Amino acid sequence: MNEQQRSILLDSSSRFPIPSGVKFSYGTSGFRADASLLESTVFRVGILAALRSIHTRSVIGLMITASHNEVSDNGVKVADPSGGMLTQSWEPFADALANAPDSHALLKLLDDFVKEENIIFEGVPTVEVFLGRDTRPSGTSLVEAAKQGITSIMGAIATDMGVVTTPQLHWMVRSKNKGTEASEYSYFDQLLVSLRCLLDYIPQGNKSNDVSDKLIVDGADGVGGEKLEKLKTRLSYLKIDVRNRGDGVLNEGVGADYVQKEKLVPRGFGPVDTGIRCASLDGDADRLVYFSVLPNSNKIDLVDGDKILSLFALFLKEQLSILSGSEDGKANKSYQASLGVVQTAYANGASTDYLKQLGLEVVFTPTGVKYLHEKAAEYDVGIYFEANGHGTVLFSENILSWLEIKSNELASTSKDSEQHKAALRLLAVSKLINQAVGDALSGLLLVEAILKHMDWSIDKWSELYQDLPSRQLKVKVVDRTAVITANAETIVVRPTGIQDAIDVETAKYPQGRCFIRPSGTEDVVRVYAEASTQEAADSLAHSVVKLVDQFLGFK
Ligand SMILES: CC(=O)N[C@H]1[C@@H](OP(=O)(O)O)O[C@H](CO)[C@@H](O)[C@@H]1O
Ligand SMILES: [Mg+2]
Repeated sequence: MNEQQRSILLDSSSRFPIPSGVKFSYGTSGFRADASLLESTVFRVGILAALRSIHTRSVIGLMITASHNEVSDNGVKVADPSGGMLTQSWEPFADALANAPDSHALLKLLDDFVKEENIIFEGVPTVEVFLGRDTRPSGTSLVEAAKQGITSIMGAIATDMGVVTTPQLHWMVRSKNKGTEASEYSYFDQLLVSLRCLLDYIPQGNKSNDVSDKLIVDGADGVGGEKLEKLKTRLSYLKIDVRNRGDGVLNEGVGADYVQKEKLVPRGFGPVDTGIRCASLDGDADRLVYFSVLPNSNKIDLVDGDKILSLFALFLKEQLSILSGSEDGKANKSYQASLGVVQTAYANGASTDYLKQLGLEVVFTPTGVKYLHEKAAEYDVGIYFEANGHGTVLFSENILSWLEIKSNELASTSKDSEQHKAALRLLAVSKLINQAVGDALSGLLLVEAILKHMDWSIDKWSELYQDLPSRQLKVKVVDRTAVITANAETIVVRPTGIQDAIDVETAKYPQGRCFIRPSGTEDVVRVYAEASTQEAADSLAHSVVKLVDQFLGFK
C-alpha cells in the first residue's frame, strides 16, 4: 500500500472507533452482535472484502444479516468468489481486524497481512464487492459503513444489491464470477426454468396426482416472504399463501428456527390450517423446514432439514441408479458417481439410521455450513443439511460435464427413455438448487417438485422414519468460550469433568444421546438431548443444563 492509500485508510477508519469492552469473533456464520455495536466491525469487514477481491481477482460478497437472531441484533459475513463462505484461512485475520484497538493498529495488521498473504495490488482489473442486507432496520446504516470500508481501498467498487436473501447474494457473486448475469430476475429465471424441466419429466402416472398444489409459507417477517411473493407471480403451478411477510416483528414467534426448535405453530397459523402442507423460512431465507399443524393444538408435525435431506437423497439416488443401469439391465460402467451425505451432531439419530439403511455414506462435521459445504464438495453429488433446514446439494464439475455429454448422447440414441429423463432431471436439479449455499426458496421449489414426482403428501414424506424425541435448550453462562469440544462437537474436552458427568446422565436413558457446545451466533451454550420418549429427552436436557451451571456458572 502506498502513502496515499495509507492516509485514506487512517482517515476513514478513525471515523469508526471500536466499542469498548467487546470482543468480536467470526463465528459459525460471520460476526453477530447487537446492531449498535457493529459499525466498526462492518466497516472493517468492508476492507477485508475489498482485499479479498484484490487477492482473488474476483467479485466478493458482503451480506448484512443476523438470520434467525432477534431483530435488534445484526451481523456481517463474506461470500467468496464461488459464492461459498469466506475461506476459513482468512477468519483469524477477520477476528484480528475487528478487534484492532485503533486506526494505527489496524493499518499495521493490514500491512502485515498483505505481506504474509502476498496480496498484489498492481494489475488488478476491477475490485468489486456486492453488498446485500436483510430487512433489519439497522441494515441501512451498516451498509453505509461497509461501503466506506470497501471504498477506503483505492479503486474498489461497492455495488449495492439492496434487500436480498443471503442465498441470493451468494448466488449473484457466483454468477458474476462465472461471467453470467447476476440480477434478481436472472436468479428467479434459473429457478423457474429448472423447476419447469423437473415438472415436465414427472412420470406420466403421477401427473394427475392427489398432491395438493396448496402450500402455506411462513416468511419469518423477513426478506424471504417478500421475495417469495415476487417469485410466486411467475409460478403457475403452485398456490402459495405467504404469511408473516414483514408486518410483524422479525423472528418473533415465527420462522424456521422457532418452528424447528420449539416445534410449535408460528404466529399467523392455527387449527384452520390443519391438513395443509406448510413451510417456514428463517430471517434471511437460507433455512427451510416443513410442518403440518396437528388437529386442535398449537403443536406441529415437524419435517426438518434431516427429512429434506432424506427426500433429496432418495430422489437423487434413484435418478443416478436409473442412469447407471443400461437398457438391458446391466450396469453402465461409464461413470460411477460418488454420492455422499453430510450431517452434524444435531441430526436426529433416526435420520442417520435411515440414510445408512439406504446404503448411503453419511459423514459428520461440526455445526456451520462452512464445514458441511466443504465436506460435501468432496463427492460427485454431495448433499448436506443441518437439522434446522440449512443445506443444499453440490454437483462436481466432473459429473456435470458427464451429464451434459450423456444427455446429448441419449437425446440422439434414446430420446425420452428413462435414462435420458434421469440425466435431464439431474441437470435440472443442479440448476434449481443453489450450489453456492443453502437456499430456502430454491430448496422449497425442489421439495415441491420431488413431492409431485413421488406423488407424496407431506404425511407420506414425514413417515419416511419416526424422529427420536429430542429437546434443545440454550443456557447463558459466564463465559461460553470456556467450552471446548472435539469429535464434530460430540465431546466436551474442557472444562474437564463435565463430559464424564454428561455421560453418567445420558446412560440413564434408553437411546439417550446428549451433547453441549458454545453457540457461534448467540451468547449461549446449546444443549441437545435425544431419548426414546419426549419426557426422557426433556429430563436429560434439563439435567445437563444443571451440569452446565455447576461447571460454567449461569449468567
Ligand atoms: C443448533 C443450530 O441450529 N445452530 C445454528 C446456529 O449456529 P450456532 O453456532 O449453534 O449458534 O446458526 C448457524 C447459522 O445460521 C447455523 O449454521 C447453525 O446450525
Ligand atoms: Mg439464516
